[in-house]
Amino acid sequence: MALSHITYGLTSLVLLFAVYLKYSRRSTPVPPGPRSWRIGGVTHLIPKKHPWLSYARWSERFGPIISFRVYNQTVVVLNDTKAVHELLDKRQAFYSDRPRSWMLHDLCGRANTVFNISATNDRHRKYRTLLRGGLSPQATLSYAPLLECELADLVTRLNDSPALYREHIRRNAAAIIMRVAYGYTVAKDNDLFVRTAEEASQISGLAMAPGRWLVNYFPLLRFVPGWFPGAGFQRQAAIWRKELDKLSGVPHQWVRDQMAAGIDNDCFTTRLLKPSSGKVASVDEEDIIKWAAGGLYAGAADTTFSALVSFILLMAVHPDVQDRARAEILELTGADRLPFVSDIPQFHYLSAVLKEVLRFAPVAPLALPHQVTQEDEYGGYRIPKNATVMANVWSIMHDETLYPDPYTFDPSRFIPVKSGDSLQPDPRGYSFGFGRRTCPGSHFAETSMLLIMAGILLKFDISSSRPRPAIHPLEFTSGITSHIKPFDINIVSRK
Ligand code: HEM
Repeated sequence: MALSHITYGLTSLVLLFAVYLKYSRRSTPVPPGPRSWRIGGVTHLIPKKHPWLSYARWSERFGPIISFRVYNQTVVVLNDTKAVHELLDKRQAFYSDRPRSWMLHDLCGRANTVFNISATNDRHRKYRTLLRGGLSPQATLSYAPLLECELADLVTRLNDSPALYREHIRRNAAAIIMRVAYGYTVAKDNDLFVRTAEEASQISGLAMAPGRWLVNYFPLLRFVPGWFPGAGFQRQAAIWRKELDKLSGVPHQWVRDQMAAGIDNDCFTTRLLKPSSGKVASVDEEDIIKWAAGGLYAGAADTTFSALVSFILLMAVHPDVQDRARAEILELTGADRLPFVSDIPQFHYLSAVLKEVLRFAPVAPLALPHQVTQEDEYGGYRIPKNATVMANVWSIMHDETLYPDPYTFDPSRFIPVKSGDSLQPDPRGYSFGFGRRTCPGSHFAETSMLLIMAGILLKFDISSSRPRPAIHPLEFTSGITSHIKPFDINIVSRK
């Protein structure tokens, strides 16, 4: 009897303590932010363009970590490096999921893409292993002939029609990644595979557009049948799902057909489908390979295009930087040959130019959203389970405590004058994302961009009548990726 009283007492104590813990955590506030409307949250306050600038302004008022609600979804934006590293890097075990878009992931059947896959799904680990191996420094070196050949093609095109530089850069980015992923050579114009990949990314963008689909915020709506009045989203999703299913199989099937005919080219997909070990991929393994390769175009095309367009425009208004970088390249290669991938480790100044391009004009100003899978606390704030967590990369890159005079384009930030000089933080630690979602293509991206930058500077003079920019002079495009908005420039061949 006495024992049962003690057991009863202890159980009650444990229960009381659990309730205390639960409610004391609840009383910890979420990070501050703008006032929400009861139903829509702050949907009305988030501008369609350049949301990172609004978040930066809000953070001046509320502090480096802000939060707000979009319908029933809590969004936390981290505007400083400390919070970003503490949460997205150090606590990556539970900050590496993706927010679920019920419209795209479920109704359109895209939950398995490299970008969307949940970090708790074993496929995520498998994709990352394949991508890390397939884009490693060693693998990147094996693609050197391909990169050099595409550089020669780009130089020819720029010679023929320099005013079309953006079209040429876009084509070059697509051509490189299609060859790497599938061993496929892009046709001259209007290529089927490129059109296919662009269409898929367009549909994904529409299906994920913030605030557009109520089903993303009220997932029970996904059970409403398509014939029900007002269920237009179900009908739209059915159309997109069919389209996306068709699109994602096209290039993989092409590689399979090439292999069957014995005319396949060495690439990411064939290296995995017929590895040197001779082991044949199972049906499940082949499905993983197909989706991993499918992530390459989506990861590479827009990002490298954006960085290179910003680079060209910045060179046009910074002739001094252009001259110094060119002198470094010329010293190594001379004027008669194009640069090789093997030259890249010697391009110290050019490498600082690339870092400064990535800092000055962040390619992905908000990186990609993460989701936290358990409730957490940081800096006296509660981060609720399933909150969307974003890093404001733009804010970090323009933080004057890290980068003095942040609106000045100055690659020498990253060049030590004498040994032991402390340099400003390497922007690559932020531009390529965080934790278990860090960009697996960062090394490949850097190599291919440095080669193209060197080739362009060696063969062309870039100029503009626009004066060297003062504070806040350049405008940026808005989207998941961003680049400097084009202005009039001249690209002239160096004879
Ligand atoms: C300037 C060039 C590039 C930049 C700035 C960039 C940046 C990023 C960023 C910010 C992310 C999201 C990371 C996160 O969620 O924390 C990402 C993811 C990714 N990137 Fe890149 N990227 C670039 C080039 C490339 C290239 C060339 C490839 C492939 C060859 C690639 C493949 C990927 C893939 C597959 C992911 C998805 C990773 C995942 O969700 O697990 N990227 N990249």
